[in-house]
Parts: sequence; structure tokens; C-alpha cells
Amino acid sequence: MVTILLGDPAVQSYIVYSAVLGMKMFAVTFLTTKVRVSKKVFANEEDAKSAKGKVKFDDQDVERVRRAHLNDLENIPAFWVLGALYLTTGPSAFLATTLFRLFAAGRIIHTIVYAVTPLPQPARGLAFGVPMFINIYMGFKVIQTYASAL
Ligand SMILES: N[C@@H](CCC(=O)N[C@@H](CS)C(=O)NCC(=O)O)C(=O)O
Repeated sequence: MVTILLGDPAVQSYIVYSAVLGMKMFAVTFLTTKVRVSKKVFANEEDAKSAKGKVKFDDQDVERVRRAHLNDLENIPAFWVLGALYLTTGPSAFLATTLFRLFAAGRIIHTIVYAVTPLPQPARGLAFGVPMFINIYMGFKVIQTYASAL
């Protein structure tokens, strides 16, 4: 049963892109540390002391990376849940893989245009909008598939 499930290309695709997105979020964690260290701006007295920096909560560069990270948290965990539930609705492997791929690409681009190389809008809006649309689409599909059984 588990072997059949894991042999499904849509499931494999979900696993791969879920892991990619988890790793991407860790990359933002490291980026936050890199910006903090390079600007010597920290959130805790003990960190500031050990790096000869200062405690500051309104550094624009640090806050930008933190906002990008928070935005990931507002969107990627929902993908992990909705994507897994969506797989149970029996989508074609092609459609599921395309949606997962677009979602991951959108979130990676969101990080780049928000926290790495800030670009003018609508770059971030689009990079946010496509994955959001995919999450909503998958959520609707799940509800549509199972609501009739209630
Ligand atoms: N929590 C978000 C909700 C709306 C949203 O996620 N907007 C996207 C596209 S403009 C975004 O990148 N917001 C920037 C952010 O979350 O810091 C916000 O405060 O902006």
C-alpha cells in the first residue's frame, strides 16, 4: 500500500517540492543571520554582546528578510497541508506536478524579489499571487470532493 502510494509520480512530486520549500525556508533563516551579522544588528542582548553589535528592532534590511520569512510561514505550511489533501482527490500526475512546481517556483521568486534583490512591484505581487491561487484552488478541490459526503 505504502509502496503503491510512494510510487505515484504526483506523490513523489509533492514530496520533492515540499522538501524544496522546507529547505528554502531554512535558506531564509541563514539569510537573516547573514544580514544580522553583516550589519551587527541583533534581537537579543547576549547575541549583540558576543558579536560586538547592538540590539535594534527596526533595521530595514533585517526587517525585510524577516517579513519575507513571515510571508513564507503564512503560505508554505498551508501548501504542505492542502497539497497532501489535494493528492487524495485523484488529480492527474501532470496537473499536480505542474501546480507543485509553479508553487515552489513562485515562493522562491518571492524570496528573491523581496529579500535578496528587491524589485519593484508587481514582481512580488505576482510571485505571491500565483502560489496563493494554487493553494486556494487545491483547497476548493478538496472541499468540493469531500463536502458531498457530509
Ligand atoms: N501578511 C501579508 C498579507 C498580504 C500578502 O502576503 N501580500 C504579499 C504580496 S504584496 C506580500 O508579499 N506581502 C508582504 C509581506 O507579507 O511582508 C502582508 O502584510 O502584506
